[in-house]
Amino acid sequence: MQVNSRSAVQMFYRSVYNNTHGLLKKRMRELVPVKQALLRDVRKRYGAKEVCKVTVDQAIGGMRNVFGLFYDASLLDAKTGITMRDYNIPELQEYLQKAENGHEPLPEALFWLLCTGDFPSEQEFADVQQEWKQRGQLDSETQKFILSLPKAAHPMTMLSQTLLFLQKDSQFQQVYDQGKVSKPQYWEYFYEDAMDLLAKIPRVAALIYRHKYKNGEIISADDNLDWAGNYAHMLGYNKFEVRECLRGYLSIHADHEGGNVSAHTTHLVGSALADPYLSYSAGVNGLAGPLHGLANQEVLKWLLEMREELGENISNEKIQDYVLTTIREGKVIPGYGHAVLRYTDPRFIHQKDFAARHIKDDPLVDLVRQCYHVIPPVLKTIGKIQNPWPNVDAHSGVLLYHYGMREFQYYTVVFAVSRALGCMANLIWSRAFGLPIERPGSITMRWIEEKFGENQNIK
Ligand SMILES: CC(=O)SCCNC(=O)CCNC(=O)[C@H](O)C(C)(C)COP(=O)(O)OP(=O)(O)OC[C@H]1O[C@@H](n2cnc3c(N)ncnc32)[C@H](O)[C@@H]1OP(=O)(O)O
Ligand SMILES: O=C([O-])CC(=O)C(=O)O
Repeated sequence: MQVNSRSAVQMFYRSVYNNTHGLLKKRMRELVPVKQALLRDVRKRYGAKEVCKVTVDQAIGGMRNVFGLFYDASLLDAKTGITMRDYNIPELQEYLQKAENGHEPLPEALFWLLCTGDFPSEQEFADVQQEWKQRGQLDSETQKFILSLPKAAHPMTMLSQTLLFLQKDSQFQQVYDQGKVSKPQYWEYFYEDAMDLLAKIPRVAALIYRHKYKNGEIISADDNLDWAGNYAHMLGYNKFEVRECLRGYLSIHADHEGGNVSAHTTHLVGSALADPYLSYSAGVNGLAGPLHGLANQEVLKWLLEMREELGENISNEKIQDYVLTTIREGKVIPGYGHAVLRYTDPRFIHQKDFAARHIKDDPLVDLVRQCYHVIPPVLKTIGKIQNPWPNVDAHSGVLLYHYGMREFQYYTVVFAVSRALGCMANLIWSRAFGLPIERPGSITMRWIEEKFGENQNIK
């Protein structure tokens, strides 16, 4: 073999690897032409049907209930919550592979499901797990990059920056730059990048944690562990229960249909043929907003502040007053409300049940449970809030806090490791379906006046 650059060596090993492993890629190669034909047929039969009308209110109001995206891996129902490939959270928990003696679903299995629509066999599951172990090593340049990031930076900023740093390894970017790829092959290179990104992201995320909070004392991966268990280990948390917590956490946060900020951003940026690293870095930036994924750190902050002000054993009345004061101050109650959901988020229930099974006598966990009973009736009295019920962020942080991760600025990074699963599955399929660049129209105030106003010539 003649090789004259490191990336050529990487390409060589990848091609060898792909011939000997890669059951998921093999399955995708079977599925892609079938699903492409299905989508062509759907377009032929229903392409001209109207999905929904759009009002001026919706255009100004963040496009609620505007169904203008095609995203095949998951669907959100306002009442019953998320289904991934048609399976709800309890079903995913029941049917996906689990660790020995574990009850929580394993994200490797979920990724197979998100990509293919089928539950993996034991062999298929093991193959994805093995592939991520092999692809997951961080080279010394990447480690050095992370360890050189300013510690004052928010961990989500560090994650986004590291994804951009890793973009140098994008196979899609390389072959596109060299003019060596045509449209039908795009998905294959997106797939390679997506698999590399998923393999590496827990290691990147763990190193960010160790750098920012633990003096850069790195914990090497333990390749006997599964993807989520290994993440817990590299973070420095080794109890079986913590591994279980992360297995469930990383599975239930993976996908929430296409319109949420992180998935939509990733999809949008990818539609310009920006590779998976660029696209997901953008998605991570959206997830870092306090109305989206960052709400989980905000919940912990809010609960701890409430406890500091009101002490332990807070009465329901005091919580009610605290909620109203927060709202009077012009702030939101983090972890409550949702743009689509109109009942309690099933992901919240999943975590509440996990806590009931595993955690006894933790006053903060009890406080989360108490808030679940006290806050919704108060929010209902506000009137304008469409959904007074808790979303996933109302519970997730307190689990990590219970297990000793007190650095709540980090919590959204855990969310981001999970959300990569859904975003990557969607990016691969978007390229496989040959979806075009996303470019909705926008309107101005004058446009609205001229179209609907009485004075058509208004300036
Ligand atoms: C993983 C996730 O991303 S889940 C969401 C995580 N985010 C949070 O938990 C933050 C708190 N919640 C919120 O800010 C909102 O409920 C959102 C951002 C999730 C949804 O926003 P919207 O779809 O605009 O909600 P909705 O239509 O109910 O908003 C109507 C009004 O109620 C307010 N409202 C909604 N939820 C809350 C809340 N939890 N606390 C106080 N006010 C709220 C809105 O700010 C809005 O006020 P405005 O008209 O003065 O601007
Ligand atoms: O669906 C949304 O808008 C927000 C959310 O819960 C998620 O992305 O998980």
